[in-house]
Amino acid sequence: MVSLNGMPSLSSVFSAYAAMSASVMVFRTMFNQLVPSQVQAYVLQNVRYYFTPRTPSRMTLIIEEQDGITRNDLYDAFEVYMCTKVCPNADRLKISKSSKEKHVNVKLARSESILDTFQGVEIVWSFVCEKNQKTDINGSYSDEDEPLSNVFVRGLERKHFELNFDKVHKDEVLGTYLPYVLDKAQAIKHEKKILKLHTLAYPMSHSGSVMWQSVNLKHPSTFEKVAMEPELKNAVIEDLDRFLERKEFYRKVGKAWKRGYLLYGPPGTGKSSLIGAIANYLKFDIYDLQLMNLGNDSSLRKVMLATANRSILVIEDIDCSVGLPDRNAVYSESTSQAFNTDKRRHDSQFSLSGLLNFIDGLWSSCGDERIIIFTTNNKEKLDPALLRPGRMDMHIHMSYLTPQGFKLLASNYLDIHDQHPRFGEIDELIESMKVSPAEVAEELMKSNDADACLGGLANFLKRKKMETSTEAKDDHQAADEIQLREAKRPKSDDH
Ligand SMILES: Nc1ncnc2c1ncn2[C@@H]1O[C@H](COP(=O)(O)OP(=O)(O)OP(=O)(O)O)[C@@H](O)[C@H]1O
Ligand SMILES: [Mg+2]
Repeated sequence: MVSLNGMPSLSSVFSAYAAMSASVMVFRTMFNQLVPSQVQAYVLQNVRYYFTPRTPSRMTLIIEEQDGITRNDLYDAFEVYMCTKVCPNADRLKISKSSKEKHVNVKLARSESILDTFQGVEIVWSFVCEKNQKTDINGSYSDEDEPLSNVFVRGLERKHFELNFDKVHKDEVLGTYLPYVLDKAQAIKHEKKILKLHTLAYPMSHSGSVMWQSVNLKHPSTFEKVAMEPELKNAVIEDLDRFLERKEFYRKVGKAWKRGYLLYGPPGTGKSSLIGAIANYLKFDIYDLQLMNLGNDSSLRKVMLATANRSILVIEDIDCSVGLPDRNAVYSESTSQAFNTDKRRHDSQFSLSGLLNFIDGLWSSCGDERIIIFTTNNKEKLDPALLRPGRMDMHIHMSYLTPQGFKLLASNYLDIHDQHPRFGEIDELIESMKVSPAEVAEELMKSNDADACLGGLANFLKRKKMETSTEAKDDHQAADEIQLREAKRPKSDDH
């Protein structure tokens, strides 16, 4: 029944309600009779869950500094990651820097919080620092669950981070956000790493053993600054990248995760500079192994065992460092056998194959991400053991300067990035002679005035060219004279 103004009348509303209640009653009775009680309970539970209005609930993850007596890696990673996240409007920050560090460290002060947003999820970080209740000045201790030693190891403060977020994002935070923070922290640590140069420290007495000593490596060389053929430079960078990515591959094929490079070329062509560039690129420490100063295989073993992973072992001037007596050595001998045999044969001198086998053997069992670099000025003098395929993965020829390399030096040293009127003349001279990058670099450092430097360089190159052609003439003349003398010698001299 409808009233005159179009609104339902009160009696019609009552009768509709009565009809609805009756149908609900019928439905209920049928539901109770037909559906088993366990299914009823399940259905009701789910209906209740979906129709109960809920306020968003929060979840908190606690990341403590210590996990028992060991440090919690997650805490350290979070501390590093947080440096990048400190809010611009934070009221209090903790900053620090040690003499070994290049950067200022920024940290949250006690009880400060910041908000991090990751893929739309808001995560509130708080840094909590509590007085450790369990120790007092007299060392009295009340917690029965925890050994006293742990408390002392932790010190008088307990620190932890609290990560607070909406509970619905639990899976994203645990599954995606935490791994992201760990990766990010790893990358930041890698970026901040201070490289070390390890050299051998010589013992004061005969009985003392040789050991590594290290200094911070501040080699300024980078790939951008090393003048070498661009294709070769790219090939080296690609090779290094591939090497780093191939951990699984090396494991799969059962090879030690290492790579060997032989750098060869005349003096001053950038071999040592390239080593610095590789170390800076990979952020690997350098171990400079001076074999001349290692008397026997046991000291070699000792110093090799004391080298760390993710490092570069460098043996400079390999042709001068080791004896080359074992050209016919049997390479199938076991590592130590070969080494010891050679050792006995050539007291206090290392044979190259022995040394290489020894390093191979050692690194196969306990080395990861190792690079070995040999340098030499005389590749032709090297033992075939070193040159045979598969021994050194890449042979890198560092050659005399080219006009292209000169442009790179001019841009590094003089900030000339385009053309210069002197370039044509200098390019021609460089193309017509053998000059090392080191010689040219020295000329480019002689003045702050670029024009003066380039003028000086052109004169230097002309002088050098003249000197070499005079030397060549003299050599020619001397050779002719010897030939003449030989020709004039009486035949009887031959017997
Ligand atoms: N290819 C290069 N690119 C840029 N600078 C170079 C290059 N080669 C040499 N230099 C400059 O010359 C200096 C000496 O070079 P470096 O010590 O790298 O040569 P090297 O090939 O190791 O010589 P050696 O065979 O005598 O050990 C470097 O400090 C650098 O300033
Ligand atoms: Mg060198």
